[in-house]
Amino acid sequence: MAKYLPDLLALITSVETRGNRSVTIENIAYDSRKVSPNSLFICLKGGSVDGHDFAAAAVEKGAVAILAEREVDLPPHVTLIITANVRLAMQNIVPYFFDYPSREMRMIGITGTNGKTTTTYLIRSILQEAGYRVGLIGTIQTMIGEQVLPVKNTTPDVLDLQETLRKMADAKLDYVVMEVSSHALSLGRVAGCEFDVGIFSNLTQDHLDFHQTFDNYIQAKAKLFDMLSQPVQNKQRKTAVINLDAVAADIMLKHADCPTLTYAIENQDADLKASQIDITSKGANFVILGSFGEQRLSLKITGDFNVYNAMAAIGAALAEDVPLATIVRAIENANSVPGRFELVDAGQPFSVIVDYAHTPDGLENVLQTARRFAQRRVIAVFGCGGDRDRTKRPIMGRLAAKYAEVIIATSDNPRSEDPSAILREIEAGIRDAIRPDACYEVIVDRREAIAKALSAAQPDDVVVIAGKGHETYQVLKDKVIDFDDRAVVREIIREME
Ligand SMILES: CC(=O)N[C@H]1[C@@H](OP(=O)(O)OP(=O)(O)OC[C@H]2O[C@@H](n3ccc(=O)[nH]c3=O)[C@H](O)[C@@H]2O)O[C@H](CO)[C@@H](O)[C@@H]1O[C@H](C)C(=O)N[C@@H](C)C(=O)N[C@H](CCC(=O)O)C(=O)O
Ligand SMILES: Nc1ncnc2c1ncn2[C@@H]1O[C@H](COP(=O)(O)OP(=O)(O)OP(=O)(O)O)[C@@H](O)[C@H]1O
Ligand SMILES: N[C@H](CCC[C@H](N)C(=O)O)C(=O)O
Ligand SMILES: [Mg+2]
Repeated sequence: MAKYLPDLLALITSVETRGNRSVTIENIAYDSRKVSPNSLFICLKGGSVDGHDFAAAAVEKGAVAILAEREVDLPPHVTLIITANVRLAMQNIVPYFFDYPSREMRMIGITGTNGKTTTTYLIRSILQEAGYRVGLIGTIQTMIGEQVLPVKNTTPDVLDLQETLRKMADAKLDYVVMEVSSHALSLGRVAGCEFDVGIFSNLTQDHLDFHQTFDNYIQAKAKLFDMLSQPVQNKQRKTAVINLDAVAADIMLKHADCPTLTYAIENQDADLKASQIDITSKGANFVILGSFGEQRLSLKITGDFNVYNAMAAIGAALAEDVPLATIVRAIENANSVPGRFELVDAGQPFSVIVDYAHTPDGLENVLQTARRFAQRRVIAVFGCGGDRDRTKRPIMGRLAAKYAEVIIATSDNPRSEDPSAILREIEAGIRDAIRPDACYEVIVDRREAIAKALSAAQPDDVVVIAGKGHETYQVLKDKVIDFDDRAVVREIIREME
């Protein structure tokens, strides 16, 4: 993978160098702790610290060149490269450094507020059933074939992403299925990724702390389809798979200058349509209509939202010419994704569902689905993350009050914020919408809140614990503690016996 520094410099504009340019770069790092001998260290200004302050530490670990936006003190043997925009420079050199791995595999990227993780898992199941070797990148984990690696972000930054894609290409994978978050599209984390299929699942409120306006959020998502539309060498056959019922579907279609395949439940103009939907606690049955005619499907995952996710996955697979019979076999066998409408059965006489709903739309979908098959009350336990879009808090409070009989507002990941202050914002929404026959409580400690819900539950109630899904930790102001909603439920039920 080693590259000659002048070849990297040729990809950067407005560059000024000091020191020896004739060096060979064997590795690139933007974290001083990951520098190895003969590395190029990239100084990034972050949210909490400035990478420029770690240049000396990087040199100590063997960096021979530093890419920065300003002067930094360096020993004479180290080359300094100054450019106006380090992030932009990094987006140009990193995919080149790793020899553009995305060109060696077929790449399926999905963007949208909700449903990305679920859909990537469904697509992976279908492609594996079709005999392909598949890599997956997303919120829960990275999978290189069967090898599982931990992750920090839904979509990793450009260096980690290209490094992972290189490993996948070297492992001779046929496909990569990846979540493309709006942060990634705004920050250029997916620079150098050449996609074959782009999917748009939906767009509802989230991340306004980062994007400021809903319109900016839409424009960020649309970048996936701009990328898909760029003519590139190895990718001749491309498809944009778009949910026609979603807000801003028309905008995504405008940005998609390539063949499209649309899906919908409501919009009759879609290429793939679902009808006769029957939702139960155990799954979803429906008929899908397409150019192939009609096909009856029986999913092991439930909720209208999973019918949408299934259609997105089917659309992507059809675009890749997977036979319908293979698609049906795989999708009917697909189990629920960890922490997505996951039923926790510890022998209790009521249902417990752990779900990752952390947006208004996600919460509404999961509570509405629980409401549809609950024989008695719906008990909702949820919170909202700290250091994230504050405006969603009262909205989620109102939605919980709309669908649940018992609401327990509690902490999600408070991060640097005061948990009680977050809960006050949620409570304002609950108070607005609470029905006379419903009740609510605010309990800061999540374990206590779950215990309260479980002890209040009676036979045939449905307890929905939302927000953290697969997460196995809780981020508090000064520490990260082990916390897994599913394990906590099992422990409490055992203690109750
Ligand atoms: C706000 C944000 O996006 N932050 C991302 C950012 O971290 P940061 O800016 O805080 O970095 P920093 O800690 O200040 O460090 C600055 C620089 O100094 C370097 N450094 C730092 C310490 C040291 O000892 N040596 C050193 O060299 C760091 O490596 C970095 O290059 O760069 C990190 C590395 O790429 C990311 O992991 C981190 O994501 C954090 C964890 C995060 O929570 N991001 C969220 C908002 C996010 O990106 N979410 C999206 C969407 C999720 C979804 O809806 O699905 C996602 O894709 O995950
Ligand atoms: N198609 C969908 N439409 C609306 N809500 C959905 C959809 N699919 C899943 N959900 C809800 O959103 C939650 C998150 O689902 P999933 O993890 O698949 O989405 P995601 O887009 O990957 O989320 P993130 O942005 O956090 O990575 C689920 O737990 C469920 O409550
Ligand atoms: N990708 C989302 C996940 C939110 C999960 C929720 N548990 C929280 O911590 O807010 C985010 O980073 O905003
Ligand atoms: Mg996800």
